[in-house]
Amino acid sequence: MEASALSKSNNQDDNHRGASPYVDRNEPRPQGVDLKRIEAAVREILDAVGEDPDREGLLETPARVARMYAEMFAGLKHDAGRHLAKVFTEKYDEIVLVRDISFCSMCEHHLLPFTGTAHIAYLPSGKVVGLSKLARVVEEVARRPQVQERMTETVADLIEQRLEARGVAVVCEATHSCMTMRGVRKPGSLCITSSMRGVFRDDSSSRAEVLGLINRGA
Ligand SMILES: Nc1nc2c(ncn2[C@@H]2O[C@H](COP(=O)(O)OP(=O)(O)OP(=O)(O)O)[C@@H](O)[C@H]2O)c(=O)[nH]1
Ligand SMILES: [Zn+2]
Repeated sequence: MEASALSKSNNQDDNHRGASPYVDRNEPRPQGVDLKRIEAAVREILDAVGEDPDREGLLETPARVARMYAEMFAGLKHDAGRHLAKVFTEKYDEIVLVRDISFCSMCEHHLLPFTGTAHIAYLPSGKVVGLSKLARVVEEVARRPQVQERMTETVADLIEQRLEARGVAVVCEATHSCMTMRGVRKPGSLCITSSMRGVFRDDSSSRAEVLGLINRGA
């Protein structure tokens, strides 16, 4: 997409939605991203590392990188909790777990990706949410610069608050590029974070039950 087309879609959100039946209206859309400033900064970096930003292979690179950042940080200005607004009344009051939700986020220290999977479980209190919405929350929260701990807690907080869940368990497992491709260079290292809320935090047997389900088949 051209830079001008991208900023147009930002400003004309509703028109954009109506334009094509294939547009996913739940997809996080970049808001307020200054593509031209990113382009200028990328040109500067290329120059600073001793490259020639005007050589043929690099001519379009600043614009590509700007679009990439807009996409990777598309969750910044959104309230990811909006995906949990529509709920269904159900008597079901046992664990709901969606495992292996893939995500790609950005480490805020190096601006390199960390990628992995999130597992989300909650104990409903009379209302359940569409399963895909849990994955949409992860997708949107992931698209920000952050640390994995904060991402895990943000997802848990949203589910606890919006669904008034009696318990929430979020476990994320990710590989951090900043640890594998640079610096200490440890390919294969995995970071696991968990956030427990309500019953899963207070009651050890409930926590063991949910962790057993999350780890089953792992
Ligand atoms: N806790 C936490 N640390 C992270 C995350 N992503 C990256 N880091 C770490 O952030 C730290 C930044 O450390 P600094 O010493 O400031 O930066 P650095 O000199 O580039 O560190 P090295 O990666 O050890 O070369 C590193 O230890 C990274 O591994 C994350 O999601 N959570
Ligand atoms: Zn990092």
